[in-house]
Amino acid sequence: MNEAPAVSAHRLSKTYGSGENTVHALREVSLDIAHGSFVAIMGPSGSGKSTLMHCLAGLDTASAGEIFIEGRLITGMKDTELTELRRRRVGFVFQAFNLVPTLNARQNIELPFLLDSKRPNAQRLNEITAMLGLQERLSHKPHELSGGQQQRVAIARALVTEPAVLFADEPTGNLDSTSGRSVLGFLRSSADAGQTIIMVTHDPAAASYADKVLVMRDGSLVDSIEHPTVQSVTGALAEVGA
Ligand SMILES: Nc1ncnc2c1ncn2[C@@H]1O[C@H](COP(=O)(O)OP(=O)(O)OP(=O)(O)O)[C@@H](O)[C@H]1O
Repeated sequence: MNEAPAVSAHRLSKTYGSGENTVHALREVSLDIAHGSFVAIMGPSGSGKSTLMHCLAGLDTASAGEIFIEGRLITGMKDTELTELRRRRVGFVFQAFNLVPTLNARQNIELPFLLDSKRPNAQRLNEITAMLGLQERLSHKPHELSGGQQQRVAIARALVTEPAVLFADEPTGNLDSTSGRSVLGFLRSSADAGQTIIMVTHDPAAASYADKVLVMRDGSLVDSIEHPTVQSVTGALAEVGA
């Protein structure tokens, strides 16, 4: 059993630009996210949520500080090693869907397995596509799907691989409330089964599915809410002007 947290950051900073135009997107952020926990990151627009997620997931480089995934230091890791770690241990649901236009929905969902010459667990794939209402759309190419359906394909692709750590940026942002609730319920049960989930959201109802909410303001973590409820999250967001 790996005793290290699933994800850690130590005094993580990220600046964009230079001189008068410098933007401090992250200011010495430190955090530990335990294995099997479901954490929501919230805060006003521009507070650094997406930047934090991209850095933690190894998709963007920090200006200073350290990041560990399952105890392995990823800041300064060689590209090939980082790519390997991401492919084997980490999943993403991000706003840019990155579906392959020439593959149909099923092939897009199965793509991570094809890259590893493995077969997906058929039962899990059926369960996930049913939950997301995609069963009738599996033979469709991305251009034959609506924006919301494309997002659901991207979610299915990330969930079917059962990554140890899943990063999700507004995963329910474009979903109707019923599919949104099923996705959140699924993320909740995945965390209960040991997966680590880190999600950015603006929605207090979505955040109430998490074990903990981290609140950002102006590049810093300013609050942490255990066992969040819609009410406690709404109150904390009002405090930071979100
Ligand atoms: N590529 C970039 N170049 C310059 N500044 C950037 C860049 N990306 C982000 N920023 C700035 O960094 C800050 C944090 O942005 P970030 O996207 O992380 O915020 P956010 O909390 O995710 O916002 P939102 O809720 O609106 O998505 C903002 O001031 C933003 O303008």
